[in-house]
Order: sequence, then C-alpha cells, then structure tokens
Amino acid sequence: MIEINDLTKYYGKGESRFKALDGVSVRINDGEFIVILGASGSGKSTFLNVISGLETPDGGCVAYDSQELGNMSEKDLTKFRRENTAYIFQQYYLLPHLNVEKNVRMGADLDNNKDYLKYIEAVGLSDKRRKFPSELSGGEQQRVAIARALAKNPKVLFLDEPTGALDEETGRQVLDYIIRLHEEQGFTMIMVTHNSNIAETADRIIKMNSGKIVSVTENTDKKTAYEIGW
Ligand SMILES: Nc1ncnc2c1ncn2[C@@H]1O[C@H](COP(=O)(O)OP(=O)(O)OP(=O)(O)O)[C@@H](O)[C@H]1O
Repeated sequence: MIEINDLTKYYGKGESRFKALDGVSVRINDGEFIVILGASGSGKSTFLNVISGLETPDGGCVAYDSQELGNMSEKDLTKFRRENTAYIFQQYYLLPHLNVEKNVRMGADLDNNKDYLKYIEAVGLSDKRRKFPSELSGGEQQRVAIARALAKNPKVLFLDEPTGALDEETGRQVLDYIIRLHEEQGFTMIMVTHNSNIAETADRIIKMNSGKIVSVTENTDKKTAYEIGW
C-alpha cells in the first residue's frame, strides 16, 4: 500500500511562490489501477513525481508499506526507485542508437531480469526487435517504452499521459496493452491523463483541482480500451 499524507509542494520563491500541492492525502492499494484527472496546472504531474520519489515534497509524507520515502538517504531512495518503480511518459525517451531489444534490455538489466524478450513479445514487437526507434511508428515506440518499463518488474508503474502523443486508434491500442499487462502482472498502476474517458478503465479515479484532491471515486463499471469514448 502507498500511504500519502498531507503533501504540500511549492515552486518558485517570494512573490512568485506557487503552491502546486495543497494538503493531498490518499491511500493506494497494491495492484490498483488509479487514474488522476484534472485541468492543466491542477498539480497532477507534481503529485505523480512526488509520490514516485522523483521530487521531494515541502510538507507531508509518502510511505510504501510503511517505508517512508522522506526517511531514506538519497542513495537508498535511488535504489528504492530503481527496484520498485517504473515510469512511462508522453514522450518515449528511447535511446536512438540502440535497437528495440537493447532499449528494453537496458530496463531489464536494472533488475538483473534476463527475461526481457517476453516483454517485447507482450507488446507485440518480436518481429521488430532489431529495428531502431526511428524506424518505428509513435505507437510502436511507446510499446517499446512499455516493455522497457515492465522489464524492470516494477511493483508500481507510473504513467504520465502515456497516450497523449498518439492518435485515437493508436492510443486505444497502446492503452489496451497497458491494461492487459496490468491485469496479467498485478502491479500497482497510477496514470495521469487529460482524457477523462480513460478513467472508465480504472479501478479508482482521483480528481484534482488547484493542487488539491477534490474527489476519489470507485469505478464499479470498468471498461476496456475499446469500449470507451476518446
Ligand atoms: N518545476 C517547476 N517550476 C515552477 N513551477 C512549476 C514547476 N512544475 C510545475 N509547476 C507549476 O505547478 C503547477 C502544477 O503543475 P503540474 O505540472 O503538476 O500540473 P498538471 O496538472 O500536471 O498540468 P498539465 O496537465 O498541464 O501537465 C502549474 O501551475 C505549473 O506551472
């Protein structure tokens, strides 16, 4: 379980000081799929970055099974993140001089996980494993990023607008891969998106506004990537 308690986060100094997170508390259960919705600037990415340990809060705390991130040294936090978490962004951040297999292997090596080929297969790219990122479509590149993230065998997968750069058809396809892999492998998944339709595929929906959580809703009618609007 991830326990998030009364987080605050400021950006800037003096008069331009801005409260990006304002007393955010919520508990996330193991294996849950959470979607975080909110207008631009509502603090979604800041929230994701703070709970994943990428950024430090100015107040409050984040604990994974009672291991508090704030009590860890920089070195321990880096190790914790490497061993337990993975990130998928709107941009794919693949290494252009490495082929698909080597990009994914880089993720796998972090966890001494040599079984990386199965992740390439899981995202349907076995026949393209020797191709370079520039030879792939946007959707295929994002699927490589998914395979790379999952090859780390993360306990928690963070996604920030994973389909934001994709057209509808490709976006649905990538979302379908993500949802199916989550169901098969049971990691916890926390996804930030502008697309409120995607919330219909999640277990719970967190809505944010002005750095605060305004609602947390249980989704009792989970849909697939192909059943939602876009
Ligand atoms: N590094 C930073 N320095 C200064 N201000 C920042 C920084 N990062 C975010 N902010 C500000 O904090 C607020 C929340 O930003 P955040 O990126 O978390 O919002 P968001 O809901 O994810 O928005 P979007 O949907 O547009 O990505 C915004 O007003 C933003 O300008």
